[in-house]
Order: sequence, then C-alpha cells, then structure tokens
Amino acid sequence: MSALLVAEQLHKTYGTTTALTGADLAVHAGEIVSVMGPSGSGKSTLLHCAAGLTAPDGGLVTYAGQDLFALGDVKRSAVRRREFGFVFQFGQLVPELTALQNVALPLRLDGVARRVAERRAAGLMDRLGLAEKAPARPGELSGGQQQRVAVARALVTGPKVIFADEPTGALDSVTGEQVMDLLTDAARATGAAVVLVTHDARVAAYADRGVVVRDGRSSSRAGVR
Ligand SMILES: Nc1ncnc2c1ncn2[C@@H]1O[C@H](COP(=O)(O)OP(=O)(O)OP(=O)(O)O)[C@@H](O)[C@H]1O
Repeated sequence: MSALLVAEQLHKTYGTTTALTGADLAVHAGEIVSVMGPSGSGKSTLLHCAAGLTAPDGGLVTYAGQDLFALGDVKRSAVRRREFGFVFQFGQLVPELTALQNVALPLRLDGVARRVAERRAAGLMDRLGLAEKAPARPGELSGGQQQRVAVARALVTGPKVIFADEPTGALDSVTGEQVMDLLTDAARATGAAVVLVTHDARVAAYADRGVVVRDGRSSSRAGVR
C-alpha cells in the first residue's frame, strides 16, 4: 500500500543553519511513527515541513498523492484544517476560551456553525472522559488536563494524520503516559496516523515504527518493529 504522507529529500536552511539536508519520512494510513534524534537535529523542522506548515527549500511533500506545496496557501491550509491535527508541547490552548470552545475551534475555523461545532466537541470530550472539564478555562486546568484537551482538539475534525511535537515534553512521566494512552487509543479507534516527535524512549515505545533524525538526515530506527 502506498504511503498517505511522503516527505522526500527535504532540505531546509535558516540563514547559515542547515536544519534538513535530505530528510525523508513516509507515513501509512493509521500507523504511529516516532521521530527521535538529538536536540537540534531537525525533528521539528521535518514535522513542520511534512505538515505543510513550513515550506522546504528543496524536496517534495505529498499527501494523498497531492504535492502539498504546489497547492497554494488557501488549499494547503484547508488540507491542514480538515485532514491534519496538531498537538504541541504546551501553551497551545486559547486562554480566553473554555475547554469546550478550544476543542470546537478547528471546526469553527472551518466554518461549522457554533452549536454544531460545540455539540460535536462535547460528544468527543465525553468519549475521552473530559466532559467535566468542558466549562473550565485552560488556566484552571493542570498541564496534563490541558494536553488532554489539546488531544481532543486535534481529533475533533476526524483527521487522517495527527502531528504531535513533544506532546508530553512538559509533563511528568505518569501524566505523560495518560496523554499518550489517550492520543494513541483515539488514533487507533479512528484510524488516524500519528507522527510523534519525542526525546523520550518511553513515548517512542507507543509507535509502530521509528525514524531517527541526525544532522538533518533521517533513517529507520533499528529495533523498532
Ligand atoms: N525558525 C527558525 N529560525 C532559525 N533557525 C531555526 C528555526 N527553526 C529551527 N532552526 C534551527 O534548525 C536546526 C534544527 O531545529 P529543529 O527545531 O528542527 O531541531 P529539533 O531536532 O526539533 O530540536 P529539539 O529536539 O531541540 O527541539 C537547529 O539548529 C535550529 O536552531
């Protein structure tokens, strides 16, 4: 089966810093792929390019057979909103909105009416065991609760690929495990693929397959099925 998302031979420099120099990533529908590697090796840059957030200087990113960066900004944004979900390390919830409104936000940004969006968000929060947190604002939630709300927000559009950049980086290990259980159980249940950037081998152990990035280049991680 051909991969759903393919990044090939990506090159990216920032001024005199080379972030990527021929990095590849292929993600099949429904699989969880970890991306590990030393600090500064290019993991986040690879994730951002693969997700259509950062244009590479060279190389190709295709999603469902379409060249993401040939698409133009408007169509590429629509792919990101509808097909991709994002979970970052911290500080990603809008502080003025309730947890429910945060989860509904990707639908609202895609033009879904408020009542419909909030009903869908509430149903999802219920299934994820977050219903009682719906009225709380992010400042009233613990770090782990905020990340679980962020996971719900990433899932609300029914994405095909979830990009998670150090989703447990700001959490203790027990709380991190709860977030990873939630993320991977929900991804398995909905058939979403996950690209998981992490420093933590315990987090990477949730993946089906691993990729290592070193000095802007990627390779398969030995010892991971
Ligand atoms: N927006 C930017 N402007 C300038 N340099 C950048 C930018 N983003 C990344 N870099 C540089 O590119 C290189 C790769 O960074 P990247 O964040 O992809 O690495 P990483 O492997 O994710 O690191 P970490 O594990 O520390 O988060 C680093 O040298 C970084 O300083």
